Parts: sequence; C-alpha cells; structure tokens
Amino acid sequence: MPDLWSPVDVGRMRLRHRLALSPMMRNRALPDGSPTPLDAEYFAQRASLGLLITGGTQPSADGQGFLLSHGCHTDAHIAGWQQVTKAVHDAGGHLFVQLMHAGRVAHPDNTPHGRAPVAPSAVAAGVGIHTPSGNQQVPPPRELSTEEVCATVEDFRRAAAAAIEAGADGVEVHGANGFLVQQFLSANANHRTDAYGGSVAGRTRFALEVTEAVAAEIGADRTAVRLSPGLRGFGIDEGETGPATYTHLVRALAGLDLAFLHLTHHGDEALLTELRTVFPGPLLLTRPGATIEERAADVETGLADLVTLGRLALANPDVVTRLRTGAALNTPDPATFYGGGAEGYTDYPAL
Ligand SMILES: Cc1cc2nc3c(=O)[nH]c(=O)nc-3n(C[C@H](O)[C@H](O)[C@H](O)COP(=O)(O)O)c2cc1C
Repeated sequence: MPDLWSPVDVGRMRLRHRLALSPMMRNRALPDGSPTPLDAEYFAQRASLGLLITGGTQPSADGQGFLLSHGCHTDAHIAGWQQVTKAVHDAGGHLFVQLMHAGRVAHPDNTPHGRAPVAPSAVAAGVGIHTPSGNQQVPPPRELSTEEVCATVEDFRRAAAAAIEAGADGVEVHGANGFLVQQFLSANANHRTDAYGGSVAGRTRFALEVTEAVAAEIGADRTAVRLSPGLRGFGIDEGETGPATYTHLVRALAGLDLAFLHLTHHGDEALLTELRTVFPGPLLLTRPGATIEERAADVETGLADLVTLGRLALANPDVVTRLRTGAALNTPDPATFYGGGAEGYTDYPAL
C-alpha cells in the first residue's frame, strides 16, 4: 500500500504526496467577496501541500451566509481569484475552489443584500453563527421554489466556469457540514414534496444535478464533491436514513468519473469502508482532529488515496517540510473552532 509521501494522480493533476489543504474559510475577503493579496499570500505559503482547497466560496449572492466570505460570481471575483491562482501556480501548487451555498446556515446581517436565507424547506437550523454584532441564531429560511432550485443549479455551473476562467485547477462542490447541499440530503431539513424531496432519490437529486452541471461545464476530471455522512450539528441529523442516502448518492457519483470524492469522517467506520468500495475514483479523507500518524494510516491501509490537513496547516504554513524533516509543529490555537458557534469561522492569526 502507498505511503503518505508517494505520488498520486488526481484528475488532471500529478501530486507529489498524499496530503492536501482542507477547505477553511478565513473570512477576510473584500466586502464584495473578492479575494485580496492576503489570500494569494496565504495560499502560496501553503503550496507545498500540493492540492489546496479554498474555503467555502458562494456561487451567488444568495449563497453567502458568513461575514466577508469569498464569492465566485462577478468579474471582480474572477480578477481576485486570478491573483490567487497565479501565486499558487508560481509556488508549485494546485487550487480547487470550494463552491459553498450556505442555505439556511446564514444570517442577513452578514451579507451586503440583507435578504433572508433560503433552504429546501422553511425549517430553521437552530444554530448560532458569528455576525457583526456577535453570535446570533440564524433566522428561519424561506423555502426555495422548484424554479429557484433549478436556478441555483445554474448558479453553481456559472460559478464553476468563473473559477476556471480565474485559473483554478478545479472546483469542489461543498455537500458537507450542513450547508445547502446537505440540507437537501437530510430528511430533517428537507420536507419538500416536489422532485427534490421525499425519497432517497428525491433528496439526492439536487447534489447530483449540481455535480453533473459543474462536471458538464468544466470537465468531470476537474470536479470534486465533499460529503460529511453521519454529521450531527448545524441542525443536521440524518438518523437512520443517512447510510442509505449516502450509498445511493456515492454510487451515482461513482458513474461520473470525478477528480475526487472528499469525505469527512464522523464516526461511522463501516459506512466509510462501504463508500470506499462503492467509489472507485480517488478518495480524499478528512478525519477531524486525527494525529498525523492516524491520517497516514488511512493512506497505508488503502481507506483513502489522500488525506487533508486543516488546522495544523493553518498554524504551520510549512507543515510539509516540518513533517518530512521531523521538525517541531506549532500547535493550532485550541480556540479555533469550526462548529459555526460564536468562535466559528472567525479570523485565525497565522497567515
Ligand atoms: C477556521 C476553519 C474554517 C473552516 N471552513 C470550512 C469551509 O469553508 N469548508 C469546509 O468544507 N470545511 C471547513 N472547515 C472544516 C475543515 O475543512 C476540516 O474538516 C476541519 O478543520 C477538521 O480537520 P482538521 O482536524 O485537520 O482541522 C473549517 C475549519 C476551520 C478550522
């Protein structure tokens, strides 16, 4: 079995090792959502990770949930991302833009337009997120009409084209962590009676249509999807319907020849093993909070082809060199929390 330091082909990329930068919002875009030179510097510093995935980036104005998050749907956004992709490529890395529509995990005070969040159904997430006036409960969302669901699929398609125009190596569809795509997947958030709700096939339809639209636009070998089966949090509780939903969805995704599937482990080891069998392409695994040894073991046992580093790579931009040479690692700030609470998605000091 391969080790962490062996090369791997992923989509159009030949990567020198099996580590990748996990997507992490830093919430320091310009107020219009454009990336800045600080973003270019931040990603270039971490280029030795090879595959860098940006933090959640809204495909449309309505997709924004958090303060000062990035967008990828205007000419200004494209110009900003061009600076980032150039810096990353000059430093030898590859950049995938993570397209994230926050859905109901959003607060109007965090967006320039101030509109109410939208979601599959008018079911509140029941969580608090960081806003300019501190931690606030997210308000109940407005239910998307069927036409709006189709329009949202098109937003993802256009944003994927914009990411490629900006020089990105690909796009990761954010189907994890309780945001819009996972709200469609989860029976406790999706009470729709049209084709996008109800059965497993109905609840997985939006995730599939978004992925197919992105793949048709930019090529399947530049398209990835992140899923977090078994997540409890952000108002998501998939309960007994979860495993069947993910087996169905991943089986359908397996037919698309994607660049990679990114799974986050939330404790169901048997489901993870099953999904690994169902999906024949490259599998990127996030095992939150795991040690380097545990992450390396996921590659060595063949459970994953690549593994991410998140907070460790925030605190150590040169984490690859440190790991290769056995140098000491900075400990991530334990106050950095990614649960969407008061501390969630706020700035983190290391560049
Ligand atoms: C500051 C911060 C921001 C995050 N933002 C995102 C995000 O935008 N998209 C996403 O899919 N995951 C996000 N996450 C989750 C990480 O990708 C990752 O799953 C998590 O940090 C666990 O991995 P780790 O133990 O290596 O840090 C974020 C995590 C942190 C710490």
